[in-house]
This record gives sequence, C-alpha cells and structure tokens, in this order.
Amino acid sequence: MTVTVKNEFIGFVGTYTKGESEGIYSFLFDADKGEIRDVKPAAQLDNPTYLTISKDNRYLYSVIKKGDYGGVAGFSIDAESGGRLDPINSQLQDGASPCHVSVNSQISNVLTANYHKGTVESYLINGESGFINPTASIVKHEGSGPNKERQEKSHLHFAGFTPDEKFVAAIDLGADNVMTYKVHDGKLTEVNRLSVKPGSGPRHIAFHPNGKYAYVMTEMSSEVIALKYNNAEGSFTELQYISTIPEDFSENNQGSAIHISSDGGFVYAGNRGHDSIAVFKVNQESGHLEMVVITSTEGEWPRDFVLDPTENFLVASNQNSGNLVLFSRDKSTGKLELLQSNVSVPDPVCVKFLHA
Ligand SMILES: O=C1O[C@H](COP(=O)(O)O)[C@@H](O)[C@H](O)[C@H]1O
Repeated sequence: MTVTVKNEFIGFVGTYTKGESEGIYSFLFDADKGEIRDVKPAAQLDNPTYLTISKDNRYLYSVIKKGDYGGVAGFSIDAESGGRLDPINSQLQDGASPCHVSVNSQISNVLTANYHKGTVESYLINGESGFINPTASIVKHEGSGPNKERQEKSHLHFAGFTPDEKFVAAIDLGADNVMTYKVHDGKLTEVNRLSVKPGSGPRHIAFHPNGKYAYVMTEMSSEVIALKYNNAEGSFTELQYISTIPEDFSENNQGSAIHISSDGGFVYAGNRGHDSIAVFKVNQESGHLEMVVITSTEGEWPRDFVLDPTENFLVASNQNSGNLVLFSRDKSTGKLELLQSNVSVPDPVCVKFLHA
C-alpha cells in the first residue's frame, strides 16, 4: 500500500482593518505544487497586525485594537478545519495598540512592543488553556534620536526572547537602542543597552541559530547591523553595517523585517520603497554579511515576510498593494525565484505558518 503524505501547511495573515480587511486570514500552502490557495477570514477583529504562533501550534496570539484600547488577543487554532481560530481572551489597555507580539517556547510568557507608547508589555500565560493574564510588567522607554519627525521619543518596534530564552531583546527605533531584559515571573529588568548609529532607527532583530550573532534591520538608514551576542551577559557588540538597497537608489526607503534561515546561512531583509528583499550570505566564522542579491517583491511596501516550514519557499506581504508573494528559495545560494504574486489579502502586515 502506498501512503501519500501531503506537503501542505497552514498559514495566517495579520492585517490592518482600516480598509476592506475583516481581521486575520488563513490560507493553505501546497509545497509540492508551490502554490498558496484557499485564503479566507479566520477571525474578525480590528487591526490584528502582528501575529505569533506557539511552538506546539495550539495557540495564536495577535495584536488587537478595540475602540480606544489596544492589546493582545489569544486564539486556539483548529488545524483540522484548515485554520479556524477560536477566541480565548484578550487583554487591553487604554490607548494605541502594540505593533509586535511574541511568545516563549514554554507558552508561559507573551510580550508586546508598542511603537506609539514606547513600551514593552509582558503577560503571563496559562499553558493549559492559552489564557492571557493581565500585564505582569510594563516597561516605558525614555529616549529620542536626531530624526525630529520619527525619533521625538522612544518607539518600541520589537520585543522577543533570545534563542536560549534567558533574556528578552527589545528594539527602540526612536532612541536607536537595542535593549536586553531579564524576565522573572513575567517581570522585566533591564540588563543591557546598546546604542547603535544615531538616526538609523533599529526596528527588528533576528538571532543566528548558533546564539553568537544577531542581525538588526534599521528602518531609516536601510541597513543591517551585524552584532556579536554575549549570551552570558545578554550584551551586544557591533561588527558591521551593510546597506540593504542599491547605492544609486535615492528615493524613500524604509527598512522593514529581518529573518534568518535556520541553518544560519542566509539573512533576508525587507525594503519598503525599493520594494524588495535583500539577501545576504552569512560568514559562519565571523558573523559578517555579504550581499548576494536584491529581489523585487512584486508589489508595494513589503511590511514583513516569512520562510515556510520547509524553508524551500518565502512568502512576502506587500501592505500597500494588498498581495502575498510566493518565492522558491535555493538553500545553497539563498536566492529567491518568483512563483506567485497574485494572492490578494487586504492590507497585509505579516504572515506566520504553523510550525512543522
Ligand atoms: O513599520 C511601521 O510601524 C509603525 C508601528 O505600527 P502601528 O501599527 O503600531 O502603527 C507604524 O506606525 C509605521 O507607519 C510603520 O512604518
């Protein structure tokens, strides 16, 4: 008897709901055919921009806006139905919603970063039910940078656990800082602060799987900063700045997301304006990057992107043109090749897959 195993994965898309979007969308990705299909609404809520999925695929946590409140919402994932999301609960605070959310591997702690408030919020999670408890800790950053329009105060853009989960890394675009915190019972205590190039606007970070290096995408200077990471102290030292756009590109560009392949071989960095993804090869000895190629995202304003669970593909979300774009990925060269660019999703921000 021949048993056929389907090479099919469920993905979710976070969106802004200021236009036509209804909330979070799900889709199926067929890795044999190299095709995204069956895009459909999975949960109705306002501005579920950023999403994260627990390691065991039971829960999805999303940014949420509700009237004048913003916070985090939890859902249990019904993979059998192709990705139905059943609400668990949400925790809301007065004011703007966060822009980033992450969960630790134990599913005991969710973190959010709030760009508008300049805060990092930490919530304890009940691992049995996925229930989000009220905030265990809120840290307000104080700072500013030389860019008067964008850096008048702290703007937190990312908060996530380091690979060994000993520390939390938080990125402050407004104050040009990469911060590390210790977390105990959900309470955050600062342990380190790295000041990066004034005006660069650091946005997101991706750690090398070897735990020795990390890569920060800057929004305003459109660069990747390669960092050496000291995992005993939770501290960083700068190794290299490398541009993500061609030297002769003089129009507006804002760096977006950054991700690294799980073999640590390639770093991918998003360009909004140049509308592309820059591919870098990682020198595994030194942690330095070398540009491979810059590939068009076939749409406008790639806010984020993700490697699929096989890492043979990459899906980018073009926020302003409202399309997901599927590329195949060569694991030996890191290069991307366009497969599909017409997958419509209104105002997409990020795409996340269930873990393999
Ligand atoms: O990348 C960006 O993020 C900030 C924060 O997102 P938000 O959903 O909390 O507003 C956004 O304001 C900015 O326009 C965008 O470039």
